[in-house]
Amino acid sequence: MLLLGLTGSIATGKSTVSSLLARPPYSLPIIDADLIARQVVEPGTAGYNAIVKYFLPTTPDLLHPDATPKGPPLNRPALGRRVFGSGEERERDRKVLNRIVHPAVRREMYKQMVWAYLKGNWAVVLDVPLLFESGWERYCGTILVVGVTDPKIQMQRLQARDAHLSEEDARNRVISQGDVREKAERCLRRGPGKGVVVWNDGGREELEKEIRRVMDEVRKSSPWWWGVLLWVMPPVAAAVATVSWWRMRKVQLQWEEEKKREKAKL
Ligand SMILES: CC(C)(COP(=O)(O)OP(=O)(O)OC[C@H]1O[C@@H](n2cnc3c(N)ncnc32)[C@H](O)[C@@H]1O)[C@@H](O)C(=O)NCCC(=O)NCCS
Ligand SMILES: Nc1ncnc2c1ncn2[C@@H]1O[C@H](COP(=O)(O)OP(=O)(O)OP(=O)(O)O)[C@@H](O)[C@H]1O
Repeated sequence: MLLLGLTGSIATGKSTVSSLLARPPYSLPIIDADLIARQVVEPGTAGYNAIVKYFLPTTPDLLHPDATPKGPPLNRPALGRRVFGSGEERERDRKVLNRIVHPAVRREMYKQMVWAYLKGNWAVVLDVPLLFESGWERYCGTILVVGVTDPKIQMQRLQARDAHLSEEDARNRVISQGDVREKAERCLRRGPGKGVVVWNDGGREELEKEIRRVMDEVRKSSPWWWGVLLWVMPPVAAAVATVSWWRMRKVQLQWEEEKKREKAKL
């Protein structure tokens, strides 16, 4: 089974693309890291308790005024204001939040991947906004980056969708996720069929056409008979996954080394 990583930056169109991939002719199962990240911090969970313990003393509006039977839910925009944007304090708080949320998200994702494999899917989409930052890149046979070349379009779409965000909130969120053009470049380094980029500056019809194009490319490097072979022979699937992991890890380390050298030159 192919692990198809789907990533991009905020409001570039990942969810729009994942809903297209979930429908025919693709009909792929979607593992949505953002959705899981919400579930693992619902009132009563260990994640919720850890967040309240660390953030409540310094964030008076951390909890929603309307309580559920298990307690008041998190006020997500308030927590977002603590962790998104640049500056030492925000970066430190973001790390703390990530350390609470990410391990719980990872456990749930493993469970859903095994389930998708047992059901005989040829591929599963891992919708992970922070795919490169979290190290999940090396587990994915193919990565699909959804980008927009014009950051103005990104800001407009974000504010149109999330009307509660001020311009500053929206800008901080865009900044927190890094430049999507760099993610696209990094993705293409993986080679044909292993890294594909969908540019989503145009309308929805253009997006659908782009998806057809990149999925044809992915299908060429992972034909149907290959999926069947891996499903009926789990040891072969494990060996192939290990080789792919090792190759993609090499690409990842090379990229990180290059970036370090570039930074050192400045
Ligand atoms: C800070 C929180 C509560 C804000 O919630 P809110 O509902 O207002 O925003 P939402 O979750 O929709 O996120 C908005 C955008 O920011 C991105 N984002 C979320 N967390 C982070 C992060 N730690 N660093 C950078 N970008 C992030 C999301 O992927 C999304 O594209 C929430 O984003 C959160 O719990 N983040 C930490 C968990 C995480 O890393 N999730 C990403 C997938 S695992
Ligand atoms: N090609 C398009 N034309 C017009 N609007 C679009 C297009 N693609 C996406 N949108 C709209 O832009 C907004 C952001 O798209 P979407 O929610 O898919 O992005 P996302 O990358 O999943 O965002 P996030 O990172 O915040 O979860 C949505 O309101 C969506 O309907």
